[in-house]
Amino acid sequence: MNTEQQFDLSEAMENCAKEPIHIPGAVQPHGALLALDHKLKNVIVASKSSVSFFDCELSQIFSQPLEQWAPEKMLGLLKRSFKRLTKGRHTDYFEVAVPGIENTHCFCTVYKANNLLVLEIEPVYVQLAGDFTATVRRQFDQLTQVKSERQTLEQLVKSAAAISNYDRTLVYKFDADWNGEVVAEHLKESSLNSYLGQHFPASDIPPQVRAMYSANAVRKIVAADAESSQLVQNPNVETPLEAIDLSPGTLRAVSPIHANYMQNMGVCRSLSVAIFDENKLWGLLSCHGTQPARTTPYQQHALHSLVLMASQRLMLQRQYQSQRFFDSVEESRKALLDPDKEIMPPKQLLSSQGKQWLDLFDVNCVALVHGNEVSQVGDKADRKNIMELANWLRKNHWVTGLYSTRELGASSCKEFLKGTKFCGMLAVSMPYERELNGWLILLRHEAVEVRDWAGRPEKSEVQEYQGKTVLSPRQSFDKFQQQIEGRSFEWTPEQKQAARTLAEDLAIGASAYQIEQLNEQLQKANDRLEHLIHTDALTQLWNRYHMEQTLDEEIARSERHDHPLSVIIFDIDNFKDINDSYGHEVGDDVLKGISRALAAEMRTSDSLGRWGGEEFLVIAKESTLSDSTQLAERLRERLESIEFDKVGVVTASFGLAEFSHGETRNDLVRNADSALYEAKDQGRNQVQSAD
Ligand SMILES: Nc1nc2c(ncn2[C@@H]2O[C@H](COP(=O)(O)OP(=O)(O)OP(=O)(O)O)[C@@H](O)[C@H]2O)c(=O)[nH]1
Repeated sequence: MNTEQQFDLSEAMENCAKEPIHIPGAVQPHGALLALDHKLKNVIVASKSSVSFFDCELSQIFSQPLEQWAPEKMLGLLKRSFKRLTKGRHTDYFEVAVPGIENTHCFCTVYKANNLLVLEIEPVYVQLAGDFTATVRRQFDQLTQVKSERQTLEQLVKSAAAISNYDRTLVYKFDADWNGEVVAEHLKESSLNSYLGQHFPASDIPPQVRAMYSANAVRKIVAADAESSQLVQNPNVETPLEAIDLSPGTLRAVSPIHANYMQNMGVCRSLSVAIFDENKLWGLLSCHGTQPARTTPYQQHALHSLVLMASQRLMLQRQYQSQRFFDSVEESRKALLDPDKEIMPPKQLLSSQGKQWLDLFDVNCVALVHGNEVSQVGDKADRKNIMELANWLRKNHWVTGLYSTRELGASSCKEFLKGTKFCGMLAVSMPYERELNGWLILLRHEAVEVRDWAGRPEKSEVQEYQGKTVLSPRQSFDKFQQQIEGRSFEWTPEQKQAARTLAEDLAIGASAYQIEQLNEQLQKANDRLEHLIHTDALTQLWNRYHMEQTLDEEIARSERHDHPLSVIIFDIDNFKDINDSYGHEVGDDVLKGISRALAAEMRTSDSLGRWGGEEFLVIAKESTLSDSTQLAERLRERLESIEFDKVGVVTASFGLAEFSHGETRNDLVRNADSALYEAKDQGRNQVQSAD
């Protein structure tokens, strides 16, 4: 397509979108329209077709008050409808006989527009089958039986065919770009063209047509080839009136472009009913007639009710489906933060649940970025690329905390996963501070989509219409296949919401783990501090501070329970000589060696500590003087038995004292100290007791 053609096409699309289809200034000729003043006296606008409905000339319609040429019954019903509309009704309906139409009554639709009361009159003609109500009832019942979305749509087209006299009934579903896909179809005869599975470009139903369905969910075209009946303004009303907005009614004239489109499709009459999901246009029930016939307003209203019911059921089924999805998400959440399980690091959290998420979200890889850590489940991507992607996400999408694309190759982060199979990404941030970058990233492979188009989508042509360039209705509805590559499946709102929830849970889990880690570190630091406070750094025996505390406790216990308690103080003999001869380091080694050897000799209930320098203290709990003498002797002998490297045998002198009531710690230690001096005095390497 060259630039000029491109320009023509965009101009045509713009013009089509602007076509004022709600004010065509004409009605379909099978009906008549009257627009009345609010006193219901004078006709301000009338369709030319009104003449045949009331058996009088337009001049009479315009010049004489309504009551002079309209049936009295119609006037009464009009007044009642007017009251209802004043009370807030959007449209009202009644049935009445009119003089110009014989052998049938007319179905009237009443609404307000342009400050006028608009009356649309349609002859019913067709005699409804006697069992019409029963048929409608049966179809409604069948619609309540179906379980899935597919079944509902299939039943809808079947029921629509049973209630009406159309040859082809189909459901047309819009995609995100307003292209339509025929998702269900019923053909009265197999010889008819089938459109099932085919796609129609968005330009087939331009924006203002879609908007019209919000104003009026039903659109009936009785005969595409019939010439419209023009609306005429009462010549006695001098000020020119604005064109009447015919959106709420059923008689709105057919745009010639659309009539042409229908003819190209082989359709001479149609009825479309909008299907809404909440307030969003979801699709259309579209009924086509290939032969002229009349569809009564009753059938039309029954079809509308049928669609309303099907829409409710579709919404309900979608709700059930999303409920089932969220139930599975909930189960996964419970497992993720199970209070009975131990707290797991982020990596383990992902490996515990990630496999389920692959299925649940229909993805090929789940990646978790937690600071500088990357964990992945499924078809793993390069760690470095994921890290770079997370940094890009932090820079560009931290504020919203969510980024999704079904076409990575066309996204602004395409470079990070280039050359991989991934085409779709849903990333949600973990609610941490920005510094600790956290993202849950779901990745999908490509899902090549094969679309059958009813005619080539890009082959839109233009034509001149009323001095403007407009889209030319397509001549061809031949099947054309298009392959859409480089895309994954679309991310649903439910998946986005669930991913956010799971990312929050992961953040909670990861924080709990961090807190636990910190607590453990704190506990270790505390233990270490406690150890340092009570331990002698060189010998790793209890230090003097600890020994004093223990001795105080034991003295108190001894006082209370009258248990015996003894202490032993021993001091290495001639230790200065060792230091002097071999150096301080060798002296230190001797002190360490002695400590290790003698600590091994102690009962667990006894405490051995370094009292200072080369002096040691033993607290012998529940020991009399004779018990502790034996212990001291054993220690002395053990020491004497050790051959230290370089230094050889080292001895010590021992002083003992037993606690007596009323004594203090100082008294007890002093007594033992005296005995130690005695031992030194007596020639060292011996045990002496205080008297
Ligand atoms: N290597 C080393 N030496 C220490 C330490 N604490 C005290 N000393 C030394 O121990 C020696 C004690 O000497 P003195 O009090 O004269 O006693 P002694 O030589 O053992 O003689 P007696 O106790 O009378 O048998 C001193 O030289 C101190 O410097 C220590 O932690 N490491």
